[in-house]
Amino acid sequence: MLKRNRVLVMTAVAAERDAVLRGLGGDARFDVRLAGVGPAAAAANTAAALAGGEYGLVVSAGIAGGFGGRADVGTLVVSSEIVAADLGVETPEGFTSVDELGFGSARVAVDAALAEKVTAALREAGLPVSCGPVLTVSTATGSAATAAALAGRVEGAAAEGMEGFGVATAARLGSVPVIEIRAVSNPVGPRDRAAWKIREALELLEAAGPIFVEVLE
Ligand SMILES: O=C(O)c1cccc(C(=O)CC[C@H]2O[C@@H](n3cnc4c(=O)[nH]cnc43)[C@H](O)[C@@H]2O)c1
Repeated sequence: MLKRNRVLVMTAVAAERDAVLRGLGGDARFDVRLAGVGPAAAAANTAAALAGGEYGLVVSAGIAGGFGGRADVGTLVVSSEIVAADLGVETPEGFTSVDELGFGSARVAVDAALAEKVTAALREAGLPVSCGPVLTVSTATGSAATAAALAGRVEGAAAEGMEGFGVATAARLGSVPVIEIRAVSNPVGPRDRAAWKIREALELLEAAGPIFVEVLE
């Protein structure tokens, strides 16, 4: 288990929180809190939660869009890094990230050893999982053109959510390691909300809970 053995899990909405809580089976070492939707709410709520306790790990968890060929609907994604994919400027030549502009970084590193360990344990448990960059966007992608642009911007982009970078920024400022775990409910691309497999994704998030607890033992 981690040095400071409490884990803070942040989810955007209550349905995700409840799925995570069911999966963790009442393990008292985990605090599961609402981040709200989007990176700003997530950063503010994570910072507030971190101020109220000593944590050894922060987890951003929830459902997500999956990039074609990288993360299918009905699979889990563990972050290899957390990337604010739309944080930058648009120029006539295309998108320029804050990293390229010299205004800080749109990327937060995760604990690579932990990400590999969690991925391996989930796979060992028979759950479909991949490990790759998880993107954070303020506007959920709704077209094939944006999906292609994001995939071109971040090599190996696996999934897209709306809170990870906010959660990760608060964790980084608090010097606490961070990881993101997402269950893919829909493809990143043309919006078809009626087709989102939310129930299945929440069940997968729940199924990941016991394995996550095991890994942190
Ligand atoms: O309507 C419901 O029952 C319901 C239950 C659980 C979650 C939701 C959400 O709408 C969660 C929003 C949350 O999900 C992430 N997400 C999911 N797909 C995408 C996507 O394609 N692009 C970006 N974000 C996505 C995101 O983190 C949202 O905050 C509804």
